[in-house]
Amino acid sequence: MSSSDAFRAHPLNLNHKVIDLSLVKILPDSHAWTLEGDIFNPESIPIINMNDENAMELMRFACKTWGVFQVVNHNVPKNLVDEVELQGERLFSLPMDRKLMAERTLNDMSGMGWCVSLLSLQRACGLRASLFLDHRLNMLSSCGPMTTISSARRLMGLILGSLGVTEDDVKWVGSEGELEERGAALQLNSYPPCPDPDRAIGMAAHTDSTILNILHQSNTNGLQVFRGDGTGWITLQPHPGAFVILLGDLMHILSNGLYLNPIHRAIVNQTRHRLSIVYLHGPPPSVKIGPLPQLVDSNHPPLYRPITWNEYLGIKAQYFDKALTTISLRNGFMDADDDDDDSGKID
Ligand SMILES: C=C1C[C@]23C[C@@]1(O)CC[C@H]2[C@@]12CCC[C@@](C)(C(=O)O1)[C@H]2[C@@H]3C(=O)O
Ligand SMILES: O=C(O)CCC(=O)C(=O)O
Ligand SMILES: [Fe+2]
Repeated sequence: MSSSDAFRAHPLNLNHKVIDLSLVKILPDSHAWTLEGDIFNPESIPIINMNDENAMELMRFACKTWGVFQVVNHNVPKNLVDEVELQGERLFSLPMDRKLMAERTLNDMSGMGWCVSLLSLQRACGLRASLFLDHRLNMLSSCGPMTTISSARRLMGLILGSLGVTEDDVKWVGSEGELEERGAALQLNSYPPCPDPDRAIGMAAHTDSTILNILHQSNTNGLQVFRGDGTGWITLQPHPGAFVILLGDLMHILSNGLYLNPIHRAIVNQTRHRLSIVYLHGPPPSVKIGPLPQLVDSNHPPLYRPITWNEYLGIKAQYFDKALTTISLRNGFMDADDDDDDSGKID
């Protein structure tokens, strides 16, 4: 099964309302939202230099404490990011009838989507347009995918190393193959300025189902991460040249609950348009992902049953924030690392 088959097999709710976001002068009721929780702005989410000799230890701390960090010296050339950003701006600013020609459908997940509800029960839509590209992500830039994949692999090597595991222990990490066989996709999100930003959401709170997502935000902030120790929502300030690394549910499973899969969301603002580029890094869709054997022993029994990404996407589409609980091997959801005091798990 290819990644596009897997995405297609578990579509999100596409029953959305298409509106031309460039024409929004008054927030439509279909997009009215109540923003819950206080917002804080500490500087503490780490920025890690991938060439730092201590990068692995810094990542271990960041992954256990936050499940999110930023990286610099990632080897993805600035001109590639600029090019993808430019192409994104160009595509999102096309007239609506042209964009509708590339609308995402149930048969083809690649394409434009508007306000795709993260959960079918959600009462209102996110104020955004998204362009999702499966293995055809090389349509935006011919050299882009391979450069990003090799940086993602380097990052995976460091994160696995931080868990005491090598790439050789996890065969699929290094597997070469066509883009189509990889769990790789790209999503561009375009958030328009909003006349009433306190009553709208760009992308509702969620965790990602991937191994990890690599996110680039233009110089406009909007990404917020939830910290469950009473802190609330934390705004991640864009750092020039950096990528935000968000660990997904599959990394939480691989690490047997040691690494966090942070709840995050994107808010909108009154004056500025915002574009984010998200590279989704999943495993090949048919490979079983379970807690790494090196992290399981009698004191740390496996928390989750092994599952393919394909199967997990189906569970996520149905159960959303309860998806992990449905594959939990424990009654009641417990912290895998209660004996370790620098862990800040939020489940
Ligand atoms: C491969 C996928 C992951 C995703 C669902 C999808 O089929 C395509 C879009 C992805 C996305 C992006 C926004 C947040 C999210 C939770 C969502 O609803 O759609 C993620 C999904 C995910 O990571 O589970
Ligand atoms: O646009 C953002 O900053 C968040 C995007 C995101 O979380 C996603 O695409 O999964
Ligand atoms: Fe996300």
